Amino acid sequence: MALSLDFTNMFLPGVVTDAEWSESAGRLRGAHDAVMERHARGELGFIDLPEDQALLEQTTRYAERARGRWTDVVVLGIGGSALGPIALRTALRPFGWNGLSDEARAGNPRLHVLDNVDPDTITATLATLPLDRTLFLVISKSGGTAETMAQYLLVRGALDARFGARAVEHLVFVTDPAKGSLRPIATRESIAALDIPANVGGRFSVLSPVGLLPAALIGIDVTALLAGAADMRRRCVDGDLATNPAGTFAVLQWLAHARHGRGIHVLMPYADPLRDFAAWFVQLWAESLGKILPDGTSVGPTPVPALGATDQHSQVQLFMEGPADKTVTFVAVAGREARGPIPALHADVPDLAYLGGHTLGELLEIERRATAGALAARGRPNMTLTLDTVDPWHVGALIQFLELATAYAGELYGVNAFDQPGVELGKRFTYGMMGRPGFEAARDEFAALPQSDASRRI
Ligand SMILES: O=P(O)(O)OC[C@H]1O[C@H](O)[C@H](O)[C@@H](O)[C@@H]1O
Repeated sequence: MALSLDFTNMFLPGVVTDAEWSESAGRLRGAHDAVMERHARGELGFIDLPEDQALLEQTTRYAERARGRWTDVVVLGIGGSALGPIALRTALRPFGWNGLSDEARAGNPRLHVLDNVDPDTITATLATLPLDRTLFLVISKSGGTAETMAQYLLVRGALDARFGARAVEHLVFVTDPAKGSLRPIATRESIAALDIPANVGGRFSVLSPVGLLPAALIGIDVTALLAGAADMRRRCVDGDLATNPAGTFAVLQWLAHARHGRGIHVLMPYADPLRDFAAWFVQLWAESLGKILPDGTSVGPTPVPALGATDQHSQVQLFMEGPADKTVTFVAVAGREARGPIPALHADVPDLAYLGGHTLGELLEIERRATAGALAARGRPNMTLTLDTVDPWHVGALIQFLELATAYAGELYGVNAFDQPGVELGKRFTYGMMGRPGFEAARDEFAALPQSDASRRI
């Protein structure tokens, strides 16, 4: 099986019980039906992305036309408009854009993702780019996010100064088909623009042109990415706990949390290419599930990113002996046992000699199994997702798996997984303080808050 989930270590004494598991079959069926009803009403467009040929063609056509023209592609975006492109780049163009020789990049451009408004990073990035060979992708579902708009204004200023009327050739927008500020600018100035379907939310958008366009531009096979996602979608086509992997993951995480207080959900790939998937998953799980219920109760799991084997020397101590409030999901990659043969040197030094004749791939996988076993021995629940290999097909399947699991988990927690009202207040305060018209009340509300007290500063 291309992507499998081993959840044996969730059934430990004091964690998920067989009785809870059998009772959950009806619960998953209910969650699945609720998700599919919303989908049938035209919501949750992420479910359709794996089979959206029109968007795929829009993307590949643009990438084909751009081939050979650019040495550097820069994504301007934040949150869901940046984490997906970063995760795809790390997974499928591993070792970082700057670690690949020109030869290994096979003529594909380097991909930079700004993902913030730190003045030092942006100034340094813009200063080092060959502007005449650089394409900027302005990615924003809402077409109005302050950070992305600020990045755009900076870049636009530099492009206008350098290229005048031809500045627009260095820009492509990826945004909502109708809403937001970017769309009218694109229409007015004939800037290329690709669509994020209206019913696809930012953190569920990686399989739309948000992730597909940057990926296609750096030579990733986006058709295979969607094919892997479509396969996972088919595996999750009904709400049967015995066959639906995303449903199984969601139910187990929810049971561990709601019934056994394990609300911290660690995602720990044992593969460098998948390290940024953990950050992408953090936004998906946190922003979707951390909510207030109608009765006023706050709910939601806390996702934590980790990396094996690196975090065995950091966070694993806490996972083993800290509060029993966590689940750990390992992500393993099969078939790497022969990679990285370790030379048999220093036969007289026991601390080194036993490693000789093994491989790095073997060591990494054995360390993962040892950590999973050690956690289980201490009653700490864990599961393992195994990918046959890290390629576009498997990465697509992994994306769809975690997105569907999030949709199911939303139903299990009783929250709407597709909004994020909690981030609005901070945004309104920002707009107020930045002097955006219409946000004077927010500016005043912020000013009336208890301000920094000199006696409580050192
Ligand atoms: O893609 P955009 O509309 O610019 O949104 C970027 C980000 O903005 C907000 O902070 C939302 O909470 C995120 O879910 C979103 O990913």
